[in-house]
Amino acid sequence: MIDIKMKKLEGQIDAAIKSIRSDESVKLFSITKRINKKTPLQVFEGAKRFGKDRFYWMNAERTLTITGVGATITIEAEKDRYHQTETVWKQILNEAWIENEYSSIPATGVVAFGGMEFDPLKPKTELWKKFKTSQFYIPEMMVTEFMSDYFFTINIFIHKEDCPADIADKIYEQEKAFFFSESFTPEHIEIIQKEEIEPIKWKQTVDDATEVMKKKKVEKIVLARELRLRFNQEVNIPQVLKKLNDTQSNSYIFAFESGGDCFIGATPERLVKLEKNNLLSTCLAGTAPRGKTEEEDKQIGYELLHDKKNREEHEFVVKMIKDALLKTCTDVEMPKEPVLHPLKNLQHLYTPVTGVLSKGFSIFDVVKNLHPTPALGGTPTEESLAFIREHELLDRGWYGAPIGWVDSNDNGEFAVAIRSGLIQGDSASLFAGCGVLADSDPEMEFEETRIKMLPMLNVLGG
Ligand SMILES: C=C(O[C@@H]1C=C(C(=O)O)C=C[C@H]1O)C(=O)O
Ligand SMILES: [Mg+2]
Repeated sequence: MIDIKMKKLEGQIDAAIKSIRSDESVKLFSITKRINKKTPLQVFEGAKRFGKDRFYWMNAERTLTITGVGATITIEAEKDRYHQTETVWKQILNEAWIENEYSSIPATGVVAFGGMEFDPLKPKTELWKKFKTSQFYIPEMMVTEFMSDYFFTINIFIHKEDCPADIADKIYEQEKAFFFSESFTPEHIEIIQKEEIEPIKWKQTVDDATEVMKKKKVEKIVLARELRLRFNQEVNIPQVLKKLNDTQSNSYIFAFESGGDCFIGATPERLVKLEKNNLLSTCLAGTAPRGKTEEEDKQIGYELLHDKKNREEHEFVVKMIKDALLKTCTDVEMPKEPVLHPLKNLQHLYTPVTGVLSKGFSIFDVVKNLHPTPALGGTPTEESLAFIREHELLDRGWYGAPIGWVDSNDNGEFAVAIRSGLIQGDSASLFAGCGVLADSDPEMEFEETRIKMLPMLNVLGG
């Protein structure tokens, strides 16, 4: 049986090698197969021994999870990052040899997973030194779980002079090593140091922002801050992911490692989902806590739905997203009123948006037009960004920016990387922001950001 499969694989590799033109030296060979149940989380955990950067993604509906290890190709971009990334991505797909019988399943075959900085114009600090302006991995190995079916993809470079049997052996060995599993005993992690970064200055900045807005120059500015933690030992990333999976429903769970640092979180905010040309986006802004009883919870939710300040915060996002989508889509539709989006520690105002992506546009165009929405930047975009750039104490890095994936079959999804933290060995920085309007109260906004940090804080032993 194995022999037959190996022969088939050799044949595929042989055809791929023969297709390498004389002016090319290498070719990306990608092969996907169905496998028995092996959850992406197990794979992520087991892959630690390779010592390579990993990524993890679970969608909010819990229908799709992917994990990748290593990077056969890294796509990095500085200036004009959306366009550059898309150009390189398209070129890779054009030249790759892709064996994928399951191309109707999203996020199988050649997939690029990555993210980017919130604001490339803000000077970078030491904190984010391992993360690029924009960085996507086409992993060496990847597991996709879609509706309880499991798929395994290997991406490998082949050369004109390669022998098909050798490459087939290499793939076979790589797969065997990949699925060799070890079990890990859960570790008890404890916070030994906890530092709010400049809370007084932060509240002052909120005050300053309200002053600017009272003069009518700007209508909304989102301001974020940082909480720094030290632990008794190195943070175990798979354990954090598992706890996020278990506690944060209605959220995307993500992790992206770069040079050993890990950006991780559980965000409720979809930026865009694309299935062929069907597009889905989400307006999420306006926040209240959850109640302690069902009755209290309903009361708080009702008040949130009718609260003038929160409805305004939300409305800025709705208007901007609608305008941005109209540039690339037809049939843009959204309900007139938001609904509640309940999370473990918070509830938000939520308006879904659908549209049909017009020919000639890609998910990268949509992300470019959307980011940053007024849920993370403000209104108007340029003026609010300028204020954040000048006055916010934090280096946001990848916090608040798009994170997600694209596949070779016109599917992709990006979330807004909030409710997140950067883990560096035995320390972490958590981030949270809030929409400031002219009538904002700094103490209340501080409290809102405190609650927004709870999901990450709780899974980190706080
Ligand atoms: C900025 C964050 O969240 C954003 C701000 C919100 C608000 O101010 O009401 C709500 C959801 C998000 O759009 C964050 O969580 O860090
Ligand atoms: Mg708010």
